[in-house]
Amino acid sequence: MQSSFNWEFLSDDNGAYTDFKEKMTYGDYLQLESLLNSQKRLSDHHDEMLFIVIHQVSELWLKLMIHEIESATTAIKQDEFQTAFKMLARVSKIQSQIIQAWDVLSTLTPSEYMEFRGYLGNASGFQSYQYRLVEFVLGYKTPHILKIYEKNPVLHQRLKAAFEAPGLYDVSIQALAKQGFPINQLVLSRDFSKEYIQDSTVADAWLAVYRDTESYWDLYQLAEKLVDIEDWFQQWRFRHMKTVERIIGHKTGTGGTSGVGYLKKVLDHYFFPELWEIRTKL
Ligand code: HEM
Ligand SMILES: N[C@@H](CC(=O)c1ccccc1NC=O)C(=O)O
Repeated sequence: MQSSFNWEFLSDDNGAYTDFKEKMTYGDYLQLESLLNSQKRLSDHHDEMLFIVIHQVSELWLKLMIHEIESATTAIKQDEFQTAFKMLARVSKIQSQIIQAWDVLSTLTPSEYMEFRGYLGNASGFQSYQYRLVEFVLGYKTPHILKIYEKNPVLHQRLKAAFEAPGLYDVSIQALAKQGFPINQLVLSRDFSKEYIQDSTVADAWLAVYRDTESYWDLYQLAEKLVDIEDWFQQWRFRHMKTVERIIGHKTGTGGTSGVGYLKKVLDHYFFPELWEIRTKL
């Protein structure tokens, strides 16, 4: 049985802790009442439950990813590399979990999906606010995406803050400069809300790190953590694109894009371009 827990009770510091301990239950702590009452099918199709759960699970993992990436970014700014590495390693493990979800979704056939697709209207993963937040905190800034949320001031404000702040890659480049690498001043003082443009001084610095890993062990480890995250991200994008092709073929998307064609184009994007570019030279 669920019980509704009075959360205000937690701020009551008049010696009520024992009472609080006795009242607290598993369901209260995890707020399962709201969590498990949030799977509302619009159709009576059996498989719509799968569709909802996969998305909700993905959104929960995205929430943890954002939490970890933001803290890792702060840690790197403060030269606390070991703290950041632990968080970034966790991000990669989460990404591997989200990718596994495609195996479950692939059990949905085209005819099953078409039976409830109409109920989704114009809704689309394209509107996933947390997915965009992940893109922003990693450093991928696309102004047209921010516009989508203008009608929702709370989401817009949160996204705008991440949009204007230095991303994970920006602070990593700042770490290169702090270690004495001659990074282009225009990159260091750039407007962080603009799309990142590849730079040869950044590529040269990463190249030097990879050529002398012992002298730059922290930066080398950081670089490999970033490559892990980008690698997994691309795998997620690829599995999404292939799963979509398997389920809806080349139909246009509910979000108004060409569908699979659009998702294939997104695969061309790099978060940390220099870290991939230098590999040919090593
Ligand atoms: C039957 C399953 C799915 C289909 C057919 C599908 C289809 C699509 C299509 C066609 C797009 C392009 C935008 C549009 O025009 O709608 C898209 C974008 C997107 N979808 Fe899905 N999707 C599915 C499942 C998922 C799942 C499980 C997630 C996980 C949260 C997800 C997240 C996204 C995201 C984040 C985008 C934006 C990608 C970008 O702009 O880079 N989708 N999806
Ligand atoms: N864009 C999908 C619809 C879709 O997948 C979707 C719809 C509502 C909520 C989440 C979704 N997932 C990812 O795009 C389609 O065109 O069928």
